[in-house]
Amino acid sequence: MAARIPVLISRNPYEVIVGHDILRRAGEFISQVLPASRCALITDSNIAPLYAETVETSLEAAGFEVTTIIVPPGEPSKALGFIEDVCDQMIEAGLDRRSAVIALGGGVIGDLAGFVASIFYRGIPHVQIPTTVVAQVDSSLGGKTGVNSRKGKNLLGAFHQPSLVITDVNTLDTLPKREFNEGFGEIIKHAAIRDAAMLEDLLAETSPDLGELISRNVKIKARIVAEDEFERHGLRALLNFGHTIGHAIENAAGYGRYLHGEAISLGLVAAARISVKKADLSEESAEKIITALKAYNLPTSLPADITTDTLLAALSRDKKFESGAIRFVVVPELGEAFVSKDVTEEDLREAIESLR
Ligand SMILES: NC(=O)c1ccc[n+]([C@@H]2O[C@H](COP(=O)([O-])OP(=O)(O)OC[C@H]3O[C@@H](n4cnc5c(N)ncnc54)[C@H](O)[C@@H]3O)[C@@H](O)[C@H]2O)c1
Ligand SMILES: O=C(O)C(=O)C[C@@H](O)[C@H](O)[C@H](O)COP(=O)(O)O
Ligand SMILES: [Zn+2]
Repeated sequence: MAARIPVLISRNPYEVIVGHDILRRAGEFISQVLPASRCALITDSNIAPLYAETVETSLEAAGFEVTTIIVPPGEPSKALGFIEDVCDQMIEAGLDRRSAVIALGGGVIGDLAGFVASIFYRGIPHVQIPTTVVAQVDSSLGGKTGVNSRKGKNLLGAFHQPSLVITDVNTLDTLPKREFNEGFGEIIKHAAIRDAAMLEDLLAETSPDLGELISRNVKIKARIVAEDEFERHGLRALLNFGHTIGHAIENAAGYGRYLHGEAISLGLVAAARISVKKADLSEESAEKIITALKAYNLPTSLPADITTDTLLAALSRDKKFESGAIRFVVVPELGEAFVSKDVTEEDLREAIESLR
């Protein structure tokens, strides 16, 4: 049985369908929310040989005419040049304003394809079919789409909600261990800001039920996004816990050296320590976050070649800076979070140094 989790955005609510072996039903599900039309199935060259044919066959059976577009795998593909290439291929294939985009892949494909959908002929609908833990628990819902700039992570993009998310847990069977583990960076983030019991569960069990874990995380994110779709009221910003320093690491290390969840792991360690200093988080609670990250083999220390000064320079381009002041997410106790304006450059420097 598939679970259907609503994302109750006021203008256009949609569902996240989470189930086992549901990829072959993609066409059926999509035809319930979008008219059969031309569509671009955007994926990467690792995922295409594994899953593209199943989705193509299912879409065609539901009356869609499919053009499959394949980009190279990995973070470097989240760049403006690839957006233009993909759009050119869609124009050449004759897609029009009634067409749709289907994103089949991890967060890189989801963010890139979602952004393509947001700008193609000034915006067409899209559906997310996430195939990594990161994408299934986080990036496929919420409508943040975009690419990296040389200057900083995710600096170019648009809010563009999907019409549907189809999450087939079985696609995780082919995910390499490193890519599987990185997803727990985002899960541990969700636990730290909203679900202390989930952190205890993660610390207690080594092989959690994936379907249940994914649904639990989707519900956490869906509630936040429904209340603060455009990150205007401070609530959605909490999903950025660990991301200020994490994003700076991705940029300073060179996109792709760290997987997103790995960089977020480092950011979470630093943010947990800043929370101890600035928000009275207990040392014991901070240690729980760090222990959970280590249990999934996520990095908790930084190599010397990524210097503190380079990181602080990258950090100054974070989207959460307002009028030159950093807004930094801290956790006062597990399961709760708030945005602090009291975190200084010295606090950031000290937390980065603590990662050495
Ligand atoms: N929009 C959001 O709200 C949001 C949230 C979290 C992360 N993100 C973004 O997501 C990106 C990271 O996503 P990711 O971690 O999924 O990385 P990714 O998309 O690069 O996927 C990781 C690797 O796994 C491969 N892969 C994907 N699915 C597979 C499968 N089922 N079997 C075998 N191989 C598979 C990919 O080809 C890639 O090599 C970052 O750019 C991050 O900024 C966005
Ligand atoms: O959906 C959100 O909001 C998030 O912050 C989720 C994050 O895990 C994700 O990495 C997001 O892309 C970061 O957002 P950004 O606005 O800092 O780029
Ligand atoms: Zn993230």
